[in-house]
Amino acid sequence: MESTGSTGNTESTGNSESTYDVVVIGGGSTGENVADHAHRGGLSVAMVESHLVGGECSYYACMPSKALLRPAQALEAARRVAGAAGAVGEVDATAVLERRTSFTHGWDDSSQVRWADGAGIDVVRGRGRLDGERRVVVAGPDGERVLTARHAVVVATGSAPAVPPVDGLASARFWTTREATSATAVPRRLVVIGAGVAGTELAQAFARLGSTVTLLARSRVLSALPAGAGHAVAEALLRDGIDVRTGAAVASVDRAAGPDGEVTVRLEGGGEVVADEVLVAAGRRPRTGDLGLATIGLELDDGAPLEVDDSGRVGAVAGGWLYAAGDVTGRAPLTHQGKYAARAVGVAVAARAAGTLGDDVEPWSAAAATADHRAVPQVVFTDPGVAHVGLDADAAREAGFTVRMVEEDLGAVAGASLHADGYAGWARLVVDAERDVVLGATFVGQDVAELLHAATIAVVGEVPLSRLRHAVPAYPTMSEIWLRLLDH
Ligand SMILES: Cc1cc2nc3c(=O)[nH]c(=O)nc-3n(C[C@H](O)[C@H](O)[C@H](O)COP(=O)(O)OP(=O)(O)OC[C@H]3O[C@@H](n4cnc5c(N)ncnc54)[C@H](O)[C@@H]3O)c2cc1C
Ligand SMILES: NC(=O)c1ccc[n+]([C@@H]2O[C@H](COP(=O)([O-])OP(=O)(O)OC[C@H]3O[C@@H](n4cnc5c(N)ncnc54)[C@H](O)[C@@H]3O)[C@@H](O)[C@H]2O)c1
Repeated sequence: MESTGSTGNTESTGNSESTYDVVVIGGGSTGENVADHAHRGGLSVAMVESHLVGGECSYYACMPSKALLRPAQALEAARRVAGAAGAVGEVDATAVLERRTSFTHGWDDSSQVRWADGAGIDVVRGRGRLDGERRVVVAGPDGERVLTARHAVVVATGSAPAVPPVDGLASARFWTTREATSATAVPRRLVVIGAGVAGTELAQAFARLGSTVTLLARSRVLSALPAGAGHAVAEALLRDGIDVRTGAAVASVDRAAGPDGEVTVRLEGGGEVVADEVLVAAGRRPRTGDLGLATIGLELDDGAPLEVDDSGRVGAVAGGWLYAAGDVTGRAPLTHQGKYAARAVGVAVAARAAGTLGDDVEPWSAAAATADHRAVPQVVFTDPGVAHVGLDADAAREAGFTVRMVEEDLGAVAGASLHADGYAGWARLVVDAERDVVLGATFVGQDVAELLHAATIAVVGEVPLSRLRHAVPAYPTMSEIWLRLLDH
C-alpha cells in the first residue's frame, strides 16, 4: 500500500520520480520520529519502509517481548502478597500469546500507516537504497521509484540479529528474537544462546510460560551491566528452573533429523543440550549492507555502523546531506534513544534547511543527542528487573571523575515492603565527588523500572545532591530509597 497524502511542496516528475525535502529510509520507531519532526519543521517527507511501518520494536521486539513477560510477572507479584497469594492460579499460555498478538495488531501496520498519513508523511513501500547524492531508489511492489531529496536523506534502517559463526548453526533451523517474539506455541524445550538483555528476558518469558529453558552465557549473565545486577537476575532465573550456564561457549549446533526434529547444541569443552528450539540472542548489527553506500563513496565493513555527530549527520559524506539515527548508528540501540536522536535529526535538518543552524550544534540543544554520551537509561524487564542510567563506577573513573558510590537496600524501604513480602533489591548511585552530582544509578528488584526516570532527570540535570535532598519522595513509596541514598 502506498500513501498518496501530499505535503504540498512535493514535485512529481512522473510516476516513478518524485522530489521531497527529506527522504527517510526505514519506517521503524526512529524513522517515524525523524519524519514527524522534519514535517513539523515545515518540510515535505517521504518515508520508505520495506516491511512493517513501526519497525522491530512494535512487532518483534519491545512490545511483544514485554507482553510475553508481563502476565507471569503479574501472577508472581500477587504470590508475594499474603492475602492475595491464595487466589493465584497458573499462567494461561494460550491467552498470553493472544494478548501478545493483540499488541502487534496481528503484524498488521495499517494503524501506523494511518498515523503517518495523518501526520503528513508519505509512506513509500519498498526497499530503499542510495543511488548517488540525495537520490534513493525504491524497489517496491509496483516496480522501481526514484526519490530525490532537496535537503537530506536520513538512514534509519535499524539493526539485524548477529548470528555467530557457530559450526552447523546456519543450516539448523533456529529462532532469532523475531521468531521468539512471534511464536505461536511454547516449545517444550528451549535453549538460548546469549545472556544479554534479549536472552535473559526471553529465557524468563518462555520458562514462565512452561518451557524447559537452558540459557548459555558466554561470560556471565548481563555482562554489559554492573556485576551485581547480572548476579541477581541469574539467581532469579535459576529459581525459575532455568539451567543457566555461564562461561559456556557453543561449539556446534545441529538438527540431524531435519527442521522438525530436535536440535543439539554442543559446548566447547564438552557437554550438550538437546531442545526443540534454539534461540540466537547474541546481539545485533547495524543494517548498513545493501544500502548503496558505495554509490556515495562510503565503504563500510559488513555490519559496521553509520557514524554520526550529535545532530545525526554522517561526517564521512561531503555536503552534509546524509543523516542517520537509531540502531543503524550503533550509538545507543534502544527505542527511546532512537526516538530521541530522531528528534535531533528532524530539528537539525529543518533548521539547516531554513538556514538557522550551521555545522556545529550546541550540546543539550534541540538539535543535539547529547544524552547519548552520559545518560542512556535502560531497563531489563526480567523479574527482578534492572534499571540503569548513566555511568557505572568503572566507566566514571575511566572518564576521569572522582567517584563516590552509595548503595542501599531497597527491601528496607517501607514502600517496597508493602509492595511485596520479603522484597529483595538494592539501589546504587555513582556520584561525582567533586561536583556532588549523580553520574549514574542502578536499581535492582521487582518493578524498579518506574524508579529510573527520577535518576535520569538527576543525571541529565546535574542536580547537586544538596538540592536533590529537597525532592521529597511520597510515603510509603519505593522512591523513598532516594532518602537513604542521599543520606550520605
Ligand atoms: C527482543 C528485543 C527486545 C527489545 N526490547 C526493547 C525494549 O524493551 N526497550 C527498548 O528501548 N529497546 C528494545 N529493543 C531495541 C529496539 O527494538 C531497537 O532499539 C529499535 O527497534 C530500533 O529502532 P530503529 O527504528 O532504529 O530500527 P528498526 O526498528 O529496526 O526499524 C528499521 C526499519 O527499517 C526498515 N528497513 C531496513 N532496511 C530498509 C531499506 N533498505 N529500505 C526500507 N526499509 C528498510 C525495516 O523494515 C524496519 O522497519 C529490543 C530489541 C530486541 C531485539
Ligand atoms: N529491555 C530492553 O531494553 C531490551 C530488551 C532486549 C533487547 N534490547 C536491545 O536489543 C539489542 C539486542 O539484544 P541482545 O541481548 O541480543 O544483545 P546484547 O548485546 O545485550 O547481548 C548479547 C549477548 O550475547 C553474547 N554473545 C555474543 N556472541 C555470542 C556467542 N557466540 N555465544 C554466546 N553468547 C554470545 C554477548 O556476550 C552478550 O552477552 C541490544 O541493543 C539490547 O539493548 C533491549
